[in-house]
Amino acid sequence: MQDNIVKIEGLYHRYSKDWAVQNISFEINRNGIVGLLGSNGAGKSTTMNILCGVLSQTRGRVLIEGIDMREQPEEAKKRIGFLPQNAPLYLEQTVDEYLTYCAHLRLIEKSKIKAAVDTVKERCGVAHFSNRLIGNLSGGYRQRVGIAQAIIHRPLLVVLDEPTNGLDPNQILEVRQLIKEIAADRSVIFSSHILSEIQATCEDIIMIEGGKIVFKDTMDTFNNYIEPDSFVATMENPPPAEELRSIKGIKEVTYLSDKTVRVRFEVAADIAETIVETSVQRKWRLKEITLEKSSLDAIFAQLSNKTFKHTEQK
Ligand SMILES: Nc1ncnc2c1ncn2[C@@H]1O[C@H](COP(=O)(O)OP(=O)(O)OP(=O)(O)O)[C@@H](O)[C@H]1O
Repeated sequence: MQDNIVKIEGLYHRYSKDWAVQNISFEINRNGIVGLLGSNGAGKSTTMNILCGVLSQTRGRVLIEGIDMREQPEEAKKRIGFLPQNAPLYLEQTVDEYLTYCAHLRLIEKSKIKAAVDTVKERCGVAHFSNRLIGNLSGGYRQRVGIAQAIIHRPLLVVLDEPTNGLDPNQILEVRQLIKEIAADRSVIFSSHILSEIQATCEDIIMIEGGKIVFKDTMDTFNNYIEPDSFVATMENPPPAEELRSIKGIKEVTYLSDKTVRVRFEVAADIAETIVETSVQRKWRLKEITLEKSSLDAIFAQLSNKTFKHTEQK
């Protein structure tokens, strides 16, 4: 039987008195992107640092392709590429110098280093900046170099801790695309505190809060499981906010423009149908209505209400 790419069993960690993570267990068995979603302080970096052998857990096991990170750290680490939250870049080195240095650190044979550096530069779209100092690159290109160092030794698992944090919207799209490309032939774990970021990038999701896993499944299951609690509607002839607010089940009404409104409602309310019917009766001339999923806090509350049954069944 083939080993899992990653198997984490009953991971606990405390820095001092309090547990930073508790009873974290999951497996990854295929290529593609797994999103690790959680708010600030949820335990994402702690989990990733332990997974990559940068931090030693208080309790539990990390196996990479069946190799125990504690017992054989060198062998396990060969299989992992890591881009921590603060990318380990040397700003005073050129892209070539830095990636060559990383190739040495990764114990790539001397005769193969140049080819390895050229390959990752091409793959990550930084070849035209080979001789540029990293300190003179934009945030998006620095992240590309960070990703290049993480894949230079062709690991089967790449761990990226909030790789799109601090980037502008265009850079985010480009880095997301790059991550999708590198996940075609390996497994990637990608953390973020932004739900839309995980939804746009990942096939599977692990949600962590207060150091514990509160959900793990495919992104599709997550999207079906979490019920919408707001919608954005565009109307030719929209009513005043008070009129919408008076409809049973509606909690909050915010006009985004003259004709477009965001409405938050009670999850149980069958609100979309009510709005469509009322719009016809009152001639609001509804053009478009899009249901939205909640903020991370609201999702966490929804999951708490469901007493994490889903996770427990897994
Ligand atoms: N070096 C440390 N010493 C003590 N406590 C720490 C340390 N690093 C993290 N913690 C605590 O452990 C918990 C988990 O932190 P962690 O950094 O893993 O969360 P995170 O989900 O990655 O959050 P962020 O996105 O803000 O980095 C938090 O309560 C945090 O304050």
